[in-house]
Amino acid sequence: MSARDDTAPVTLHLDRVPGVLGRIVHERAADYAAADPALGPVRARTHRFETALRQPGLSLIAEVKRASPSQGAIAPLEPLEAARAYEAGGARAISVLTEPRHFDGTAQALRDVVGGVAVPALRKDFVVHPAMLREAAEWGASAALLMVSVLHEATAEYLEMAHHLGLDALVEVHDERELDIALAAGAPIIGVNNRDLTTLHIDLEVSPRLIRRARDAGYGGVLVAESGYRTPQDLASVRDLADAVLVGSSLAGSGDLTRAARDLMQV
Ligand SMILES: O=P(O)(O)OC[C@@H](O)[C@@H](O)c1c[nH]c2ccccc12
Repeated sequence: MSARDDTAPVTLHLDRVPGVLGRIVHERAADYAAADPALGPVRARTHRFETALRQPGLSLIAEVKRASPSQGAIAPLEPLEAARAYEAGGARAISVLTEPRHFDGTAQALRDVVGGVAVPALRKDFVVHPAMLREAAEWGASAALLMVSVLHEATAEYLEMAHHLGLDALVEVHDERELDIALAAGAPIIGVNNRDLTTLHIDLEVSPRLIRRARDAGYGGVLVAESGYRTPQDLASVRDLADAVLVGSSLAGSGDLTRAARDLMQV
């Protein structure tokens, strides 16, 4: 047992979360309302996800994404088959959606991917309860997504919980204010989402802008550019800035995931 298990879980203020994102996080909070927040014993951190992204050159995190609120159905991917295809195409990590209603994700998808590929897996969900992190660890994920737009000032506490469980965390931001929260929380891995999840609007200028801001502030952690990348040209603005890029829809909907991953990264 550690000090964490004696502490009441921090309260989230989900009523402040607007738009599509607000609806999803309320649903997820209801799903986990009765779940046990205890994390259990401390697990050793392997830093597998972080290490994968720190390899030289721009690392690809390829996402198993069957559907999304912006596009509806994308492709009826079989998760393990898709993850293996991404791995063959050079992906250094796999992101697996586990949100069931809007992204057609499942826990089994993540477990299958963890059991069947050599690269680390990220649990991609709307984490609003400690049990979601405990599950991620139990299912074998190497990392979990934490969204500052949802967690706000609780970000540091959720980061600490992820680390307690041996998980790396991808701490996601979309504007300057959120970036400053992630930096203050000491997040070792920060993702900049080009998509505003409250409106679903994509702006590829967001990642380079916030990544520069983080570097200018002396940030030495891992920086990930997320969402909206379809062509090698799209990646030009982050190629020499970001450590990694997170890509879902354009790969998932391509029909040939290995080729699409190679073509996008130009390898
Ligand atoms: O499909 P795209 O545009 O390549 O984006 C992938 C990924 O960045 C996106 O799925 C994502 C980023 N942050 C999220 C938070 C929740 C759900 C999904 C996401």
